[in-house]
Amino acid sequence: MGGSKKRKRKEERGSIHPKNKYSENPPDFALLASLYPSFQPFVQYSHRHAHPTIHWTDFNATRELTRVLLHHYHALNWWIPDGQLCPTVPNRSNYIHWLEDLLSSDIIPNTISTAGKVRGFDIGTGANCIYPLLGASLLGWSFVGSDVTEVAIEWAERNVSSNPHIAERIEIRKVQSDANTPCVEGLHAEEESVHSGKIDIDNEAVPLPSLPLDLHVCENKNYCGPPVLLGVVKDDEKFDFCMCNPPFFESLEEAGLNPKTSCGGTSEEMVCPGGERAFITRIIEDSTELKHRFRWFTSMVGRKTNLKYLISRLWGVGVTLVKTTEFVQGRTSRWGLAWSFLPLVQKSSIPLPEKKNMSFMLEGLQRQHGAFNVLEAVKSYFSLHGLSCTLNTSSFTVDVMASKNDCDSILKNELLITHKSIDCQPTRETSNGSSLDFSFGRLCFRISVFQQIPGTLLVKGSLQDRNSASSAGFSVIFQKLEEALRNKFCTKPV
Ligand SMILES: C[S@@+](CC[C@H](N)C(=O)[O-])C[C@H]1O[C@@H](n2cnc3c(N)ncnc32)[C@H](O)[C@@H]1O
Repeated sequence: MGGSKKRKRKEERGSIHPKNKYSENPPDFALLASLYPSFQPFVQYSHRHAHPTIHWTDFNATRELTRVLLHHYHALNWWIPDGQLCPTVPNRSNYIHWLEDLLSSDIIPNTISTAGKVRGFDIGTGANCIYPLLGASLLGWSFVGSDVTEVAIEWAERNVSSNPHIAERIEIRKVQSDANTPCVEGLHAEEESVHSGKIDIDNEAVPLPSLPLDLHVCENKNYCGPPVLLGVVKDDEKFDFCMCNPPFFESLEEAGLNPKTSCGGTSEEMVCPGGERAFITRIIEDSTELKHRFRWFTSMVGRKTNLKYLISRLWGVGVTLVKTTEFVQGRTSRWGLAWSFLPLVQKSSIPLPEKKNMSFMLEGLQRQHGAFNVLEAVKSYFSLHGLSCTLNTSSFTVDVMASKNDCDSILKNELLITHKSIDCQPTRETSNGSSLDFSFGRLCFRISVFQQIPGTLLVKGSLQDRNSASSAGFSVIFQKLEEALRNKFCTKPV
C-alpha cells in the first residue's frame, strides 16, 4: 500500500523530459520487431501486458533494443562488446535535454560558445559513447569524450567513426590511467592498492596535496584514481558544460544489487574507491581550478544522501549557483547536479516561486555550532539589514517583520555581504534565476530551527501573511538567508 502510493507519487512527478523523443511516444517494440529481424527473438507478447515487452534481465535483449532505438529514432550506428555498460536511450536523452535547458536559461552569461556552437566534455564516455552520440545527433553539439580503459576508448572511437555525419564533432580522449591523482588523506596505503588495483604505494605516507575541500568527513572514501578534468582538459580549452555518469558504486557487490535489469557494466565502469561521492567530489575539486573555463559543471548522482552532501560541498567552495533535477525512470530515481562559478546575469522579470513554507537542511556543522548559534545568526542577519526581529529561545524561532525597503536592502546588499570572496556582482537574481518585483507593503514571517541529528539542522520559514505578492518576496529572502547561513556555517577552512 505504502509502496504503491510512493510509486504513484513518482509517476505523477513525471518521468521524462517534455522535449525527449519518447515523452509522447514510447518505443514501439512491435514496429521495431517487424523492421529489425535481429530484434524479433527478444520481443515477448503476453496477455498480461498491454504492449509487447523484452526480458530486461537479458543483456543481449537490452543491447539489441538500444541498437535498434539508436538506429531507428536517431539514425545512429552503434554497438558495444559483451558485458560493457548498455545505456537506456530515453533515460540518457533526459540528461541531454536538461543540459539544453541549462544552456538556454541565461541565468549565467554565455561567454564561451562561439557562433552558437555548443561544446561539451563527457567525463567517462564509456564504450557506448552515448552522450556525445545523442548530443551531436539531436542538437548538433561538439564533444570531447574521455575515458580510462582501452576497451572504452577503442569502442567509443568505433561508435564515432561508424557515424560519419557527426564524427567530426566528437573527439575521444584517453586519460592516462597511470597518472593517478594523489590521494587526499583518509585511505590506508594497503587499502588503496587493494581497492583500486592501480595505485602502487609502498608503505610510506603519500605526500598530500593541499586541496580546498576538507574530506575528513568521508574518511577512507576518497578518489585516488586517474585524472578526471584537471590534466585532461588542455590549457587553451573552454567548454559550455561538462557531464558525467560516474562510476556509482564502491564495490561490484553493491553494483549488482538490482537483479531486475541487465545493463551490463564491468568493474571499471561501475566501481571506484569511494563510489560516486568520491568521484564527483573530485570533479568539484577540479572545477575550483578550472572555474570559468566551463559555463556549467554537471554530474549525475545516484543517491539522494550523496546529492545533499555534494550540494553542501559546492556552497563551501564558493560556486555562484547550484541547480538540481530529478530523473525518474520506472522505479529508479537519479539526480542531475549542476553548478557554475560565473557571475549571475541580472534579469528584469521572471515569475517567482510563490511559497508560504520553505525549508532547507544545514549539514556537516561543527560541534560548536548548534541550533542556538544558527538562530542567533538568523537574527543578526536580518538585524544587519535593519529588519525588526524577535528571538524566542524557548521555541527556537525568530519572528521577522520587513517593509518593502528592508527587502530591497537585502537584495541589493546581500551578495556584497556574503560573497565577498567570489567574482559576483550584486544583483537581484536569485539562485533560481528569477528576480523580484515588490508589490506588497509589509512582510511577516517566522524562522524556526530544529536539531535533526548532531551536525544537522533543519531551518524552516513560514510566511504569516497570505497574499501571493508577499510570498514571492518571502521566497527570495528565504533563499538569501539560506545562502548566507551556508556560507557562514558550511564553509570548511582551506
Ligand atoms: C558508469 S560508466 C558511464 C559510461 C557512459 N557515459 C554511460 O553513461 O553509459 C563510467 C565510465 O567512467 C570511466 N572512468 C572512470 N574513471 C575515469 C576517469 N578518471 N576519467 C575518465 N573516465 C573515467 C569508466 O571507464 C566508465 O567508462
